[in-house]
Amino acid sequence: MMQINELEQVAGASVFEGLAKLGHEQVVFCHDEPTGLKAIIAVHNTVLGPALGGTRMWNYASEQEALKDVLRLSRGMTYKSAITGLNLGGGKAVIIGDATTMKTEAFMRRFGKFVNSLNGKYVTAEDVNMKTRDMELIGMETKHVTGLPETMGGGGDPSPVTAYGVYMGMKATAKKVFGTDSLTGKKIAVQGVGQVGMYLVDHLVKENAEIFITDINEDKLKQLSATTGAKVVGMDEIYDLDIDIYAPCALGATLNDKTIDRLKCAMVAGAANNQLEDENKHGRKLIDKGIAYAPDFLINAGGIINVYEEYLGNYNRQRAYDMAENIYDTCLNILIEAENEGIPSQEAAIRAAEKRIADIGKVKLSR
Ligand SMILES: NC(=O)c1ccc[n+]([C@@H]2O[C@H](COP(=O)([O-])OP(=O)(O)OC[C@H]3O[C@@H](n4cnc5c(N)ncnc54)[C@H](O)[C@@H]3O)[C@@H](O)[C@H]2O)c1
Repeated sequence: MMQINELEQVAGASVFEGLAKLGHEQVVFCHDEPTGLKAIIAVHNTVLGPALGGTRMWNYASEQEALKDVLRLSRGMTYKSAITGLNLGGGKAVIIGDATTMKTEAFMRRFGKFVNSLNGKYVTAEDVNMKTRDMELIGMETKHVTGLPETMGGGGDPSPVTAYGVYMGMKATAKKVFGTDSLTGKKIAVQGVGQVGMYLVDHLVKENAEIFITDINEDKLKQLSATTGAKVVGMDEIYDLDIDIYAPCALGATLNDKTIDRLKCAMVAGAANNQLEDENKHGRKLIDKGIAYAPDFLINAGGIINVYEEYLGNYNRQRAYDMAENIYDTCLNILIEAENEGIPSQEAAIRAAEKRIADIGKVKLSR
């Protein structure tokens, strides 16, 4: 399975440096000539349970870029599950290639066989460019798959639960910043009205917030604006708005040297993964500007909660919502802790996740 030559050729000596730096347990390179499959499965940490995390298919510019992505994303999954109180470790898989032309039944089932070869150490799910149908095909070769359709006992689309968790995190952060968690009258800019952003807007409408939306998809914007009254703004304009809350729900790394100086909001709370381009530097920059930050992996955990429910068996959506509601308390506690210690909230959240892994790791070793 591990293509040693390919590994050396592609990534050179930096592979193990990367693993050591981020603390990965195992990285598996999967290659299958007949189907053209090239995938990397990264198991970051399995102390709390199997490494569960989605498979992303992307036309990466280089194999090095794919490796970097899978290492970073799998580490994020470890922290996300740990801080959410799930008995799951962190993992992720990336498939290199064009999802519109390369996906065939054989391609997906071959990937399923690679997942199966890890005997449940890694459990897969949907991510970018993966659909429930792909999970069904993977499921023909392994039982270590989630994100199956509801008709097959699966949890279906996790986005409504993710949006609910983000909404809970946003309210908790508002409580800390404004002294109330009511979002009524608050000016909130949602960047990206895809699956999660759209459901988030629904919650904000019910609270009578003043909503601003932007997206690259103009049809989506028009439609959502017509049904909700949200005001459409330009993709770059969003960083200069006079608002209370910025909610990144599209891309990562939108909190960076260029944007933070422009932001006029009091807090940031959104669904996107890896919002801080540089966790330490930009976490501190937000503190300096007096902008509160709801840690992304903490408040967007609704998706993994939904998948975890499915993984446990007897999927129940209400239980997933109930668990996502806990994001409110966890987020508020982290923000208070971060302020008391003068550290970025992301750092406090990572520390809490690492502490749970260490504590439960000891319990597991105890007799
Ligand atoms: N879906 C989930 O359950 C889930 C769970 C955890 C985290 N997330 C993260 O939340 C984010 C949104 O997820 P999603 O499932 O809604 O994805 P999606 O693809 O359905 O929506 C993303 C939206 O952002 C828009 N977009 C892309 N580039 C943009 C730009 N430069 N400016 C403005 N809009 C832009 C897209 O057109 C699309 O409408 C992603 O970062 C994802 O990784 C999603």
